[in-house]
Amino acid sequence: MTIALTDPRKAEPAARPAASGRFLFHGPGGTVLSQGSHAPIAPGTAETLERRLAEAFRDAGPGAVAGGALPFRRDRPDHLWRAARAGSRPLWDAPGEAAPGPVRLTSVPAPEIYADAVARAERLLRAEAGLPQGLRKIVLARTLAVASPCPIHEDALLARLVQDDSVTAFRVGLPGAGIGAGIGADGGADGGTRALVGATPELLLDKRGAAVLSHSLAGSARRHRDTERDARAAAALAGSAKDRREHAMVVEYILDTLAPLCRNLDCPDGTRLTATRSMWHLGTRIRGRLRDDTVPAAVLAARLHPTPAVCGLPPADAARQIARLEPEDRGFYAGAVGWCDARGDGAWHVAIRCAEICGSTARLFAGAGIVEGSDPWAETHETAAKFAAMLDALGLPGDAALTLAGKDA
Ligand SMILES: C=C(O[C@@H]1C=C(C(=O)O)C=C[C@H]1O)C(=O)O
Repeated sequence: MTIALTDPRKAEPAARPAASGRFLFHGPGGTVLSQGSHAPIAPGTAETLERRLAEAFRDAGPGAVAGGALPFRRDRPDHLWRAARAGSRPLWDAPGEAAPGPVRLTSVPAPEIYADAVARAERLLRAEAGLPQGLRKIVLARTLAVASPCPIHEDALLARLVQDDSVTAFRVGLPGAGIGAGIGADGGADGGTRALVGATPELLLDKRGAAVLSHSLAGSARRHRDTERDARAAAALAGSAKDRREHAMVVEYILDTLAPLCRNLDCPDGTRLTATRSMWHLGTRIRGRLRDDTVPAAVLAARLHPTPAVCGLPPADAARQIARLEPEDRGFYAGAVGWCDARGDGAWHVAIRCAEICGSTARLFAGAGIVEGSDPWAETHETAAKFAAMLDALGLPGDAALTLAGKDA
């Protein structure tokens, strides 16, 4: 299903070149922009990550920082760089439109096919309910393909994304067509082919010394311009037993995974409503103190990934169902993006509310947690609402995905 959009707000295409650096994060935790000479870290999976990071830092200068992306699938290689230093030069003064129109927007798969996959997942969850190792949750995602007549301007996109100060805006260079193509020794321009750009509200793991923090989200509702309607949506989410169940699975999983690594671990604030500009979520901050504070943040993040916020429970079974029910490969969407320094301190975020940008095309991703009792069209509309932040940042109508998903949204 495709629609063509000509946005009346369309202005001149942004004039400046695309964002430089291999990785960039800007959010409540500060700004980290990779700078200076960059060296690729040999790709691999979580099992070898600690060794590969130690090698990368062995001959590095004092300010070196490693960062990049871990893929959704644990059996796929990561994409990481070691940079000479982290800077904080803001890149978001780029004027102009990120995706000058007219733009074509295609839902892949069509909304009704996604709704059908949700219905199939829900039947499976119902059939397994109560079984000791039965499936309890499956997160299903879909994509929106954006085709613009001009190259998508990443700086202009980031300039819009950073306006929401509740999220961490990010840009991470990805392996392009022909991995390694265009990769020079110096990290000015990025090999140029592909990047993951987004603004995530979800912190997988932050580590400073022995202190760790994870801010997990699950359970969602669309926000509304009308304040009363918005407050009603928030109250309904806070009171929803289905969403609380969906959320509790994520918290339980993170506590279970971190517990053996920590001296103490708790959720001091409990579960609360948390908001981005376009979505309400249930969120829980989990804080702990590590037994071994030398384990790098990236290794801890890889240990946690994929949480039931983006995969399901039990994780391996849910991942198998995702491979069966989703037509598109997730790539680095729903993986993790982040950085860490030579001491292992750093921050890793859940790679959601993002798009893979490649020249004049973008692939936007959004998923929703399916549990027993989930309604297929409600989940389809939830994913449509989750596209709004990226669509808006691209200069497109934020409700375009709701339009594509049908008039009852
Ligand atoms: C999977 C996504 O979001 C995740 C799923 C949520 C849910 O199912 O309620 C909420 C926040 C995220 O953990 C996404 O935005 O693509």
